Amino acid sequence: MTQSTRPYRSVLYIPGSNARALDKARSLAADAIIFDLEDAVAPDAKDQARATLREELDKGGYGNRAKLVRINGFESRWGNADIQAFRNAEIDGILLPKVNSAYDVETLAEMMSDVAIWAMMETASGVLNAKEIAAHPRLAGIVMGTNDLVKELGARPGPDRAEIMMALQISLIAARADGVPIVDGVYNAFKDDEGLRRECEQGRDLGFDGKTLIHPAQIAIANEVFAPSQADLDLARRQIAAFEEAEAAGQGVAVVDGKIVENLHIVTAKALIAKADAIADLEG
Ligand SMILES: CC(C)(COP(=O)(O)OP(=O)(O)OC[C@H]1O[C@@H](n2cnc3c(N)ncnc32)[C@H](O)[C@@H]1OP(=O)(O)O)[C@@H](O)C(=O)NCCC(=O)NCCSC(=O)C[C@H](O)C(=O)O
Ligand SMILES: [Mg+2]
Repeated sequence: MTQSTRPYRSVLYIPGSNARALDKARSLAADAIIFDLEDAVAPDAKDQARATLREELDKGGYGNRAKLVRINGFESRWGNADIQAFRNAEIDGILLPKVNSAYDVETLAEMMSDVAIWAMMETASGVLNAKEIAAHPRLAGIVMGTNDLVKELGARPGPDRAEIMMALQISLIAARADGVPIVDGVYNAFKDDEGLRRECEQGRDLGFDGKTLIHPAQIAIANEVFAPSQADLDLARRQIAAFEEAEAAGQGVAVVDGKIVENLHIVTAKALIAKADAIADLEG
């Protein structure tokens, strides 16, 4: 699976210090896993978590889902040791927290020559520099850190996320401008399925590829909401067929369900079908 077609509907955080959860993750249906050494791990547990995580990754068993390791910032006490520990690990990327500028990405790129770099977008400076961060040649994806964003902005979290909407959209536009995947932030109330579904739908409608999650019970909802529905796929196939017919008749526009279909809609329709195929591939 190439990086560009890989699904990121559900991206589950697992604290590197939680051996039971690290094992459980081998049987979970998340599209990607973030093995966390940063905020989910208490300071006293950092060294043990790093060693446990490296051991579990070496054992393998996580299938072909994407595996990212979120390290501590390199200015922290633990960042350097994290980088040394995962230099040659079987992972798909390193997730750098609290990225403020492309300089942070460049610093990590110089320290780790061969690994894809993902950036947490969760500081005010990071959002203001989103374009240059997304454009860094080693940048492979963006993860929204909505808890830290709310904290940094001094905002009060509301049900429609109006307080961070501009930050979400700036980050999303930057990711799309440079063709890297972008995943929405976590929904903290992990027992509230209805609220999670609402927030997943909001993120999907804004254009995010998926949602980061904190509990296994959240996976099925994210997988469902961020996958193309049967109705979406039926429409896409009808649009493609109608457009091919119109083209054969020398026309550049078709009409489906009373709406015009032009070449740009066909690009979207084909991307949707490719996404469904990639999901089937991953699940198969
Ligand atoms: C939130 C939790 C502390 C709840 O844990 P727990 O009380 O153990 O939940 P359950 O008893 O319901 O768990 C049932 C089983 O599932 C396993 N489990 C739980 N969580 C995970 C997980 N994340 N991954 C894999 N497996 C998990 C339990 O071990 C149970 O297994 P079993 O006993 O075998 O049935 C806990 O879910 C948790 O710690 N979640 C992760 C929290 C986290 O990672 N936080 C940091 C990331 S969020 C963030 O920082 C975002 C960003 O930076 C920002 O700024 O917004
Ligand atoms: Mg954070």
